[in-house]
Amino acid sequence: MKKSVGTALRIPYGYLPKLWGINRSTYRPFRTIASQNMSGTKRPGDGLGPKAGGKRWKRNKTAQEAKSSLRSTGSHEEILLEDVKFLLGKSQESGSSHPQPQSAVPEQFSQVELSISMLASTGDGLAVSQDGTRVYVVPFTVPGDTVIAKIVKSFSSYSMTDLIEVKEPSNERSDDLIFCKYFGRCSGCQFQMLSEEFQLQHKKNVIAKAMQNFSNMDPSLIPPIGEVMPSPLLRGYRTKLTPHFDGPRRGGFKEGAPIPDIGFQLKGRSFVLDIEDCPIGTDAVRGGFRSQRDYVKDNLQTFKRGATLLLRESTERIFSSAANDEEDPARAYTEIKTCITDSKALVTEWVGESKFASPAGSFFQNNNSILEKFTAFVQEQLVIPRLPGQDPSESYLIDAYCGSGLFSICCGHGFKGILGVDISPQSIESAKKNAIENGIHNARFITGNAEAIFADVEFPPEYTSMVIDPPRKGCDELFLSQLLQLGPKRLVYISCNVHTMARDIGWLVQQDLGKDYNIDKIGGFDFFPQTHHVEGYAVLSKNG
Ligand SMILES: C[S@@+](CC[C@H](N)C(=O)[O-])C[C@H]1O[C@@H](n2cnc3c(N)ncnc32)[C@H](O)[C@@H]1O
Repeated sequence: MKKSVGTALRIPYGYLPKLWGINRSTYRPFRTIASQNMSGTKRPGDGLGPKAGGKRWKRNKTAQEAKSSLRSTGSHEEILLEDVKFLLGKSQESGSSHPQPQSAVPEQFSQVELSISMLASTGDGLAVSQDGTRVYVVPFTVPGDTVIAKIVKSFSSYSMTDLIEVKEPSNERSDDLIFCKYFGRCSGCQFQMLSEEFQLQHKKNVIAKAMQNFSNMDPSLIPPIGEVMPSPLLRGYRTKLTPHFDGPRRGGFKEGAPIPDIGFQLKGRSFVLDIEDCPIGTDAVRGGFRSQRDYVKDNLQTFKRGATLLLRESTERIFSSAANDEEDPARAYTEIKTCITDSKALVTEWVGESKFASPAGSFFQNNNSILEKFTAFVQEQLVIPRLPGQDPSESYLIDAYCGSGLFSICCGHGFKGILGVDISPQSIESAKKNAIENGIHNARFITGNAEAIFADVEFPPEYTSMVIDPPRKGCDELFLSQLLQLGPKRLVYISCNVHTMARDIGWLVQQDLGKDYNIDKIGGFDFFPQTHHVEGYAVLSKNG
């Protein structure tokens, strides 16, 4: 690993307190971590802005869900606490050799020197007090760093801090990799100072810890975690960004009102950091960002309050006369990419040769560069091995949480019947049209809660594969228990929150009283390079 030049790295972290005047008089406290992300409804990268469209699909808890409300939510706080507990346990066993401060609740805004010993699953560095009873959470650090940090807020067993200075960089830190001038302040990316190799290894470890801490499973039933598959693009990959700005509580923006900060959340705070450009966005999205900033500045008085801006890439393929050139289809078209900002306008995305159209405000995976490889992988996992004499064409696919039909369309060729379900009527509308457009004529899509699928499905379970791709909060127990009753032969669970994935897989395995399911594979894809997020998968097969 390359070591950074110089001993004391002061930029950009060293400017934190100066730039924002964060001191006793101007300090706006943290939202507690608990309130930052307890809903579990956000998507990775939501440090970049609230989800466009809000929580339209929120519904009241069913009695079953209420009963199971003690289940883990996979929230940021829960995930951090697992790592805090682990580190405290470990250091009490071994005793720390580092010169750490004592554990008494540290004074707010005091500065401490810390040796970072672990990278949490939340993406923050962790250091432990000398007596092993307090953990310090330091953003933008890596194990092996010696840093000065400023205490911002303390809880019973840990303190949140701001990074002030890296005094001695870790061998794992390569600050020359940092490509964004907002790194160290923006909450969107935390890992720019880490090599891709380190990020992938860390994400694999995050999946392993999630299975260990959140599945409640006998470790012997958990297979070795597979490598996390890299993203072809490490920056310039996000096809959707949602920067935002705050506004006056009432009365709208008056004439001559100052232009608000427009951007993403300042790391560890609840206010917006002004951002002019975001290099993890695609070129089209970055261009859209610049023009939307100008639009807000020129039209501020038309806004009654703050707003979230939607920036979504749309790709049009212009096919040339060589469109039939099967030897090199890539030469047969050119792509025109634009940025759409109206949530109702249709955007087009291509995944390999499959074309998807959906309203800009609806869900679509936002790292297009990895989708062809990823969907090919999912397709392979869905294949049910056949015994000699069995008809391979007798196979069916259930696409739960299907969105606009990504898996039904990219993985659905060869299935005799496909049934998809999603709670969003707009997504279902898109899925129906997209399936036809891509030559899938045997798919049916229904709008409803995921469990609605079980009332409708008539496929023979022994020939049925099911892909399950829920939102961050994972699946309801009602859905999982009906899934067990149906007993499809092959399950492929996909998730942007590996902690709720671990919880749901653990639940399935424990409730599977006939011990019918084996976990074949667990691993991940790096959908979100430079951030601590990882897309996880688990493949399960039914015996017999
Ligand atoms: C992570 S996205 C996956 C979408 C699709 N599989 C894809 O990859 O494009 C999760 C989807 O679940 C849907 N959803 C959220 N809650 C749901 C529920 N209770 N029942 C069914 N669908 C739900 C959302 O509308 C969204 O389309």
